[in-house]
Amino acid sequence: MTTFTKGVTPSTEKYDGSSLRVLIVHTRWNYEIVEALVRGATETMTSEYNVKAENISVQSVSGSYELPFAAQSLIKASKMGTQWFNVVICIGVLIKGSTMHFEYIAEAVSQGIMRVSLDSGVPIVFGVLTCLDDEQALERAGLGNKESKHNHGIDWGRCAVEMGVKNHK
Ligand SMILES: O=c1[nH]c(NC[C@H](O)[C@H](O)[C@H](O)CO)c([N+](=O)[O-])c(=O)[nH]1
Repeated sequence: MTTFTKGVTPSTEKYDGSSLRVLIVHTRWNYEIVEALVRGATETMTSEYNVKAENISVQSVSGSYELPFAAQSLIKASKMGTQWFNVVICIGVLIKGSTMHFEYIAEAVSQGIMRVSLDSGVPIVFGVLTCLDDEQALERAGLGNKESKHNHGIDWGRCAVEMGVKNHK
């Protein structure tokens, strides 16, 4: 059986993030999991790519459904000022319940984030976990009990620096 590297292979480029301005918008739903993802992204950007902590703005919203609007309004507000963002990371955790709520939110949020990114010209990293149970969410924030646990926030931080540097005008 052929084996392959599951998940993203980091770029070999040594991106310099020292002049990047990053916005992280995260939810307060499933907060302990979200907090671990935010930490993974932030620590990766500062330690691996020299992004300055003072250049990372962090804002929170109630739930994932609010992420696209918050990203849109914060990008718009920043463009009015001198400091606008090179890249945005939207972070949330959706966990399937016993109704269809999960499906509707997941679809709306992914479409909404893509639309805001293309309309604004600012890359937005899709950092919303869409999990079928608690264990899946914990694992993907590096908090589970399984060996396979991995904090996806790390991948999102790397992706943000790559997209931010490429978008840096
Ligand atoms: O971020 C989440 N929001 C959730 N719902 C709230 C939603 O995102 C909005 O905040 C709410 O509908 C108000 O607009 C979730 N669930 O319902 O399960 C969830 O798992 N994660």
